Amino acid sequence: MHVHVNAATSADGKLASRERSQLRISGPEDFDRVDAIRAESDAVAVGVGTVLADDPSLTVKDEDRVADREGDGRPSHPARVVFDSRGRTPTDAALLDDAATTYVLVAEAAPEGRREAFASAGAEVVVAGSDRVDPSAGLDALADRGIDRLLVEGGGELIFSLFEAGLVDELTVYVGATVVGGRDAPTLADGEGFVEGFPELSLDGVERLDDGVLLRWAVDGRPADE
Ligand SMILES: NC(=O)c1ccc[n+]([C@@H]2O[C@H](COP(=O)([O-])OP(=O)(O)OC[C@H]3O[C@@H](n4cnc5c(N)ncnc54)[C@H](OP(=O)(O)O)[C@@H]3O)[C@@H](O)[C@H]2O)c1
Ligand SMILES: Nc1nc(=O)c(N)c(NC[C@H](O)[C@H](O)[C@H](O)COP(=O)(O)O)[nH]1
Repeated sequence: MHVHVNAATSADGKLASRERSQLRISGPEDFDRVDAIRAESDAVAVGVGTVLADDPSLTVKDEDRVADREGDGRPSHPARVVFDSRGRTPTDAALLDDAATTYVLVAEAAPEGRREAFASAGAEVVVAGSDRVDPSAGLDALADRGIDRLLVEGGGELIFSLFEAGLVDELTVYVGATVVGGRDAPTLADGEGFVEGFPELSLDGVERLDDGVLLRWAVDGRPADE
C-alpha cells in the first residue's frame, strides 16, 4: 500500500489554532491539488480529532474527476477511513453519509453500542488493536479490502503515529502565508514526538501555489513500489 500524507500548515508549522477548529490555510489552487490526489486514491483517512473539529466529507469535489473515476469502473468517491479507537465519531458526521464507503477503525475497547451505531449508519467497523487503533493492523485490514493508495489528511496525532510505525511513503505539505502560534496548537506531527530515529525525508519538489509553497517529500527507506 502507498501511504501519502498531505496537510496544510501555517508558516510556523501549525495545522490549526489552539481552539482546534477548522482553519483554512490552503487557497483554491491547493484545495484543487488535494482534490486531484483524492480522485487518485482508493481511500482518504483522518483521525477522529479531525472529524470532531472539521466534520469533513472527504469526497471528490470536481465533477469531471468523479466522472473519470466512474468511467474507469471505480466508485464515484474514494472510501473514507476514520481512526477512532473508542467510537467517538458522531453518527451524523458528514463522512458517515452514503456518498462513499466508510470504514471506522476502532480498538477492542470501543463500546459495542458505538460499533452498532456505525453499522446502522452504513459504515463498516474494523477492529484493529486493543486499547488504541494499531496503525499497521488497521492498514493491513484496509489492504485486505482492496485499498492500495491511501491519502491521509491529518491531523497531527494520526500523522505522528503513522510516521512512528514507519508506514508513510510520501509527504506533501502546503505552507501557507500566515502565522498561527500557540504552544498548544496542533502541528503537522504531534503525539509523543521523536527523540531519536527521526524519519528522514528526501525533497522531491518545491512549487509556489496561491500565496504559499508546496513541499513534496519522499520518506527514506520505503520501497518505491509500496
Ligand atoms: N491544516 C490541515 O491540513 C489539517 C488537516 C487535518 C486536521 N487539521 C486540524 O487538526 C486538528 C485535529 O488534529 P488532532 O491531531 O487533534 O486529531 P487527529 O490526528 O485527526 O485525531 C487524533 C485522534 O485519533 C484517534 N486515533 C485512533 N488511533 C490513533 C492512532 N493510532 N494514532 C493517533 N491517533 C489515533 C485518537 O483518539 P482516540 O484515542 O479516541 O482514538 C486521537 O486523539 C483540528 O484542529 C483540525 O482542524 C488540520
Ligand atoms: N489541505 C487542507 N488545507 C487546509 O487549509 C485545511 N484546513 C485542511 N484540512 C483538512 C481537513 O480534513 C478538512 O476538513 C478537509 O479538507 C475538508 O474536506 P471536505 O471539504 O469536507 O471534503 N486541508
